[in-house]
Amino acid sequence: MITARGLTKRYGDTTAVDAIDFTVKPGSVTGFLGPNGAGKSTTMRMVTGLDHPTSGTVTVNGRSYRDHPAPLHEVGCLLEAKAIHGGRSAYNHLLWLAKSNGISRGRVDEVIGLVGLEDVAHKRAGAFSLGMGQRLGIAAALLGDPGVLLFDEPVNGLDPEGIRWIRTLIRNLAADGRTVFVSSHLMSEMALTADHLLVIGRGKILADTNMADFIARNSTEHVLVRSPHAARLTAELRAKGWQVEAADDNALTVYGASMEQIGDVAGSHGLFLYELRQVQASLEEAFMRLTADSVEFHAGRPAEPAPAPATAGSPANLTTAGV
Ligand SMILES: Nc1ncnc2c1ncn2[C@@H]1O[C@H](COP(=O)(O)OP(=O)(O)OP(=O)(O)O)[C@@H](O)[C@H]1O
Repeated sequence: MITARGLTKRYGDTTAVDAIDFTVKPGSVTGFLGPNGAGKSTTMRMVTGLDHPTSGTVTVNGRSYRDHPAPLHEVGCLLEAKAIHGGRSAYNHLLWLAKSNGISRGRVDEVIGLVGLEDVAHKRAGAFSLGMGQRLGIAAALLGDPGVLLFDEPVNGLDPEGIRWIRTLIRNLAADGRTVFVSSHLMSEMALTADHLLVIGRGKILADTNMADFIARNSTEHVLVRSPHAARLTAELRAKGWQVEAADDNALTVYGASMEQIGDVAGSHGLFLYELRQVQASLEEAFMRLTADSVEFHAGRPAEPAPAPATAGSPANLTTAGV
């Protein structure tokens, strides 16, 4: 279990992490999301004792990282891939870590097997590919068989096989009852990996909720309709008070109405439909809506259809912090 209370980190005038409270529980994967510069890495560094909070506390199983007599048995972390001595072999790197933490040589062989590095264990780690470097970093994190694991951007730069391997490993670690805290910018990956989400923006917690609730609360579901009578159908749907946007190929995006309601309107005016489909919101869409005000830099982007206007109580207005 990881517990933060009033956790704050300032660098000069910059408040990287601003008095946040959260708990990361065992038995599930908690995804840590936020735009660039939101404070994710700073938070993770404070959890693992690499940075001191300016104020507040963060503990792992009730104690701060530095107060654990054998921290590798408590917390494993993959914070920066390839932060190792490049001239050493993978085996010697792990053996050195094991020896300095009272861990047996047998466990080194075990973790090398777990991450699939047997064939290259005696090669120079400096010559490792990104994927092999990630596997070595994970082997080091698992060395002390810790109950709490932190992964900062674990799939960055990996190929699909490597991504799938890490996803399965992370899910299995949580299924074993461990506390697993993972940051990633890859929304599609996070949607497949995390059960719970912690979203941070400009150093503050914007949401602390399970995946399904997060998507439901922070996105607008809509219906896609395609009809050869798109213009007439648009007029009839708008007359009902629903918002309609035209898309390509006689397609319309309709907000505020169900598929049945749209089908009924079309039928009652004798308008043919070629397609009628509920569009599920994605984690990416939900994340973009929630963090729109928190991003540091906005790049110029191609014109997109405007999102549905936010009305009182609409999902765009909801903040799920503390749920
Ligand atoms: N050592 C440091 N000195 C000064 N400012 C820092 C330092 N580390 C982080 N910051 C600032 O603190 C803020 C949070 O940075 P942090 O790296 O924690 O964000 P992040 O969410 O991990 O971002 P990214 O997704 O880009 O990695 C940023 O404004 C960053 O510039």
